[in-house]
Amino acid sequence: MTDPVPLPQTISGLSPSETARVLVEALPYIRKFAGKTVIVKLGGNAIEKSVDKALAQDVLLLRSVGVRCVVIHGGGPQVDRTMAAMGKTPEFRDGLRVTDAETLAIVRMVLVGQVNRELVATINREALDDPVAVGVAGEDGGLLVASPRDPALGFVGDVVEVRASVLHRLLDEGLTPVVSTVGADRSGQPYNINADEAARAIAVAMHAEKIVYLTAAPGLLADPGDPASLIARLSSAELRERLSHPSVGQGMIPKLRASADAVDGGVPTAHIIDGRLAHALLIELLTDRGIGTMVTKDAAV
Ligand SMILES: Nc1ncnc2c1ncn2[C@@H]1O[C@H](COP(=O)(O)OP(=O)(O)O)[C@@H](O)[C@H]1O
Ligand SMILES: CC(=O)N[C@@H](CCC(=O)OP(=O)(O)O)C(=O)O
Repeated sequence: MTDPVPLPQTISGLSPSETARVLVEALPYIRKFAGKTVIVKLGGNAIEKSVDKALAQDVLLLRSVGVRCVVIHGGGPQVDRTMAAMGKTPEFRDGLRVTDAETLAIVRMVLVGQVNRELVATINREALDDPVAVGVAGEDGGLLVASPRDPALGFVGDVVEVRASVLHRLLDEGLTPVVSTVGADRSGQPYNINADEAARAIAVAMHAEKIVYLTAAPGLLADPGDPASLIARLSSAELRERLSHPSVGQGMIPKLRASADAVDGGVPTAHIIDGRLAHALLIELLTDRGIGTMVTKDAAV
């Protein structure tokens, strides 16, 4: 009798039995999330610092096990750079960009024309012969209906309606929507919408199982200078209390408020995780190792 072919000793640094354990560990999570909607919001900073290819692979893997993933992206730093190149100085109030007509044109050009295109292309490159990613702007199909927030902010919009069927129909066809958050009012006037808020509105309207914010930090830190001070879990009420805490800086505020609003709006959990970490999304969804900050309706027991 000939000896069996020897198994390789390691696969990607794991032994065959460890690799099998990781796959088996994923099974209950795959069962839990198959057929459910998961909203993935990519912050502009995370996009610049993350491993794009790994993220595209995560989204495609989740899709292939039946998770209905919707990708929503920001692009604040990318807009800032284009404004600077055009000689305009970005101005923010409470974390929102003051958006005059010229700024609105730049936001639309950068978010819809550049950031969205690049994400769609990255996912479709990884998808090989099944290019499933489809770019959608909030203006398309009436997806994000907006109304002006405050005259002092110009063309900044609040989401007043989400036409969730636009996204459900794409998902039903096996496609993966990649959404940029320029919406429009009922007359067709475009508005610049904060991407954290838009993701929250979409998650609530789609009855999502989870919303995951991928950002350029390990999660919510009690001390922003100390990565070890991660707050792993808190309730939406505890999160709201933290909003005015001096340790919470500008970029985090819309994300925290949107996470609390999503959970209070019926999304079971919101997560703020490190988008710079390769495969952060898969680790969060399909393994026993929760990462980052998890927000739930009730306090941790
Ligand atoms: N308490 C805090 N914990 C973690 N990060 C914080 C905190 N306060 C401020 N930040 C900063 O907020 C940033 C997230 O905001 P921002 O970059 O605008 O988000 P995004 O581009 O993902 O929407 C983090 O990268 C971090 O530098
Ligand atoms: C009104 C408003 O502020 N809109 C944001 C939209 C992009 C965004 O939210 O990008 P991040 O997720 O990278 O922050 C902006 O113009 O920067």
